[in-house]
Amino acid sequence: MNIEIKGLTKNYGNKTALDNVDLKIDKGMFGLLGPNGAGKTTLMRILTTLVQKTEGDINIQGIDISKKRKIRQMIGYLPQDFAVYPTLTVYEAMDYLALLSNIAPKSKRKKLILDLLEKVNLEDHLKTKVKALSGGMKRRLGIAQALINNPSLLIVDEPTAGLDPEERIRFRNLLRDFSEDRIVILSTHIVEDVEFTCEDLAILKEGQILYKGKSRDLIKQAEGYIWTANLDRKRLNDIRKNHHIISTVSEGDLIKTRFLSDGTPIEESKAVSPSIEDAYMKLVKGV
Ligand SMILES: Nc1ncnc2c1ncn2[C@@H]1O[C@H](COP(=O)(O)OP(=O)(O)OP(=O)(O)O)[C@@H](O)[C@H]1O
Repeated sequence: MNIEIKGLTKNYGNKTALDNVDLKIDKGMFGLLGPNGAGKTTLMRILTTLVQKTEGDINIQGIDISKKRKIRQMIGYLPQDFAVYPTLTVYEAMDYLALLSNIAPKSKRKKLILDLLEKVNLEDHLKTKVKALSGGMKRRLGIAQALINNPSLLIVDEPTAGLDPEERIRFRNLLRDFSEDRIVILSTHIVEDVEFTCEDLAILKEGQILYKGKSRDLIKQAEGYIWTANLDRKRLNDIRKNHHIISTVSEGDLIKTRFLSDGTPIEESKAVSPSIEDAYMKLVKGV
């Protein structure tokens, strides 16, 4: 399974949402990171054939994206704003969606649905109304519906937004399990989601690819740029003028400050090993 994207451009009127994007994606989990408005959702929607590209070539498993019917059979999609039939039960909603996917007879649907709901840990909620599910459970139901066609490509857009930490970890593990024998594209602006799940990633900003490759190589690029110092408030405000602050934590009267610097930080600062979040900030802030 692979995806090849060459020279992909998407214009909405005179707004360029994607600008000459080249990308190759292989089996496993692939992270697509970028700040708001970077073009992530546009790229996802083009891959699902819901949005037309302006220019460029896209092949999924050697099949051109213009072959919409074939492409759709290969794809499962969990959109950012996933919502289904709130008054149906979990089972009824899945049954209806399976019916729309032409899965028959009823006994075949039942087996498939029970199997999928077990995979996403919703087997104890068959009779729960969709509107009564927690945010995390709704996302898991979203994944179950996206898997109805047994897709070889699963696309999930901002799946962990609004989830509590426990649900977030659980959801990430679920995606990782699915990626063993398919491509899972995880689009997010939460760097942590990618840190623990995706070996390969791309970073988009204003429609252009800023980075593509292994997350460990991205981290290497930030070595020597990440510094910490314990500062009082005045000193912190001084630093803020010339450096990008990554995080601050109060420690007694001082503030432990983590910041980006291209080599000339203040005396009391100490270089530290970068995390993927640091490396992402360095790239996006252009330090
Ligand atoms: N239908 C549309 N018409 C006009 N402009 C659009 C449309 N959809 C997206 N855009 C613009 O294209 C750019 C990319 O948007 P997109 O939603 O793909 O970004 P994103 O990375 O998914 O952002 P977010 O993280 O906020 O969802 C933005 O500037 C957005 O305003």
